[in-house]
Amino acid sequence: MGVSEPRHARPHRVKTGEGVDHPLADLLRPEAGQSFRWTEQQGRELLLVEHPRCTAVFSRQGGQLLHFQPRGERPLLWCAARWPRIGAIRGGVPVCWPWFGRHPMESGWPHHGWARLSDWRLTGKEADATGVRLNWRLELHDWVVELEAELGDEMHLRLTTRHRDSETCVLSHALHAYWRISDVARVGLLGLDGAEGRDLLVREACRQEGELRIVDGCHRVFRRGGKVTIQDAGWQRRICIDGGGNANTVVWHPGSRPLGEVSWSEGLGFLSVQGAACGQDGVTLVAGEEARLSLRVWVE
Ligand SMILES: O=P(O)(O)OC[C@H]1O[C@H](O)[C@H](O)[C@@H](O)[C@@H]1O
Repeated sequence: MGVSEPRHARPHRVKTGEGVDHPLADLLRPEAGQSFRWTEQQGRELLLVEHPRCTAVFSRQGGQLLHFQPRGERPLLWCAARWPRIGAIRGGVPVCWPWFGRHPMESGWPHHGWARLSDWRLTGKEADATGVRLNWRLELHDWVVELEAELGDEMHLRLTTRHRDSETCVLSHALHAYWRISDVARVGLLGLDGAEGRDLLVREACRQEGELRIVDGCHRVFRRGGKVTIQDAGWQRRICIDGGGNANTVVWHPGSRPLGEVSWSEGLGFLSVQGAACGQDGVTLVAGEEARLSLRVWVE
């Protein structure tokens, strides 16, 4: 449903004291009206979304939302500037599927599953006055995975897994979002007070008391979904993340552990808060059943 974009439109870029807010922002022209355009960057096919209410970028690899920026706001998602030639793009909302983390039996299989390494098919795109809706599909063996994205003033992602086999199957999955923040030392995560889970850094059960602050890394899997808020004192904004009925909320930041191809200062600019069903909350699907994950996000 694209319309042609105005010629000579100037790229839009928000700068901060710490540098550029998002490495893909230069590709977009928010004033271009409603359009969907394909382009290529670092060997990946990207779909650029320009709408009066928001701009966004998807990668065909992974069906991965890499950038989302409601009009008048800073970008909501963080993305690494450099991507490996082959492999997962670090940033945006990678879909971890059909397993989260290490495969439970096959040590040589890729971390976080096949979905973020595979090319997805765009099965629908439409725009109206309030925003855009996109549908991505991945078909692998007996599985059909669909990602529906509604983007406007808010962002809503829904992941649905169906399997066409008559056998029962198990999976774990996550919408592994990387949120763009001013500085990981200046944010707090609200809404987890009393939540129980597992701290994977110390390999112990944990229970959150009050606000969660990140001190040299965090890797906790809480056994609940629902709403959490990233309170960003540096940018004076709150990112509200509603994980609805997701089984788990995962909070991750590598702290001082290096992340391949991500510079130290880049790594300070994100916090990963994910909607997931993993570990002991992995999903067992009987024939005909569906598994779902969702994230609804807005800025306050
Ligand atoms: O480096 P990746 O495979 O993209 O994974 C990034 C991170 O994702 C998750 O949150 C995992 O729980 C972490 O263990 C992992 O380091």
